[in-house]
Amino acid sequence: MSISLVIFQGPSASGKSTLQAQLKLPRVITWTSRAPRIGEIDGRDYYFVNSEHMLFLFNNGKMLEMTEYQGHYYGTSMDSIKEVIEEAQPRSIVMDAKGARAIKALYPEKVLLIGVFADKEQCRLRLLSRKIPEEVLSLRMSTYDAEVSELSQCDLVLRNTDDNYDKAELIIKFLGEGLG
Ligand SMILES: Nc1ncnc2c1ncn2[C@@H]1O[C@H](COP(=O)(O)OP(=O)(O)OP(=O)(O)O)[C@@H](O)[C@H]1O
Ligand SMILES: Nc1nc2c(ncn2[C@@H]2O[C@H](COP(=O)(O)O)[C@@H](O)[C@H]2O)c(=O)[nH]1
Repeated sequence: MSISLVIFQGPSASGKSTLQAQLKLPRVITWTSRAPRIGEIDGRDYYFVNSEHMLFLFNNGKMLEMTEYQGHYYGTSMDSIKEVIEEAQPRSIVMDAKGARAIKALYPEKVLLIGVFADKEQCRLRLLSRKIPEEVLSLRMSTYDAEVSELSQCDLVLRNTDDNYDKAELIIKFLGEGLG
């Protein structure tokens, strides 16, 4: 079996992007209509476009999957995933449970789905340090329980709690050596 795509899913601030970076595989860049956060760069973190553009891509069959998360669209282009599945070089992607399910259903043998877990209070504190408005923080925390229950669809769940980062990182590095 050869894995082409490693997907990270989990609650907001559980550490998906942090662990993805440690995997050191090229990333699939997805699309969003949300505004960039400070430090985020178009084409590196996401392709940042407006809602109309996202809907245009979706309605013209350019998106393999698209989801609405807290008032913004997020989606993965058809071309980016087709390319990955045909390539020898595996890649990684971060997405929500719905998107992960859709891609895994299409390519069950090619996808490794990694769930990332951290305690609710730890996620809340990590979000606080992003200095986002209170209502954005509350919205993100409001889906925490549902997102944790969706971790059951993953092939592997990493405990990325504050006191367990070293082990989570070690497992990711080990996986990266096997895949890269
Ligand atoms: N094990 C850990 N212990 C403490 N802090 C951590 C740990 N893992 C990640 N963090 C920190 O938590 C914050 C959120 O991490 P990250 O952005 O990777 O989460 P995410 O799941 O990708 O979030 P989102 O889905 O909201 O974009 C970052 O500031 C990161 O440095
Ligand atoms: N189904 C998809 N979900 C995606 C995609 N890109 C990102 N995401 C997920 O959205 C939320 C919010 O992301 P954030 O960057 O605003 O914190 C998070 O769960 C991401 O994993 C995608 O293309 N499709």
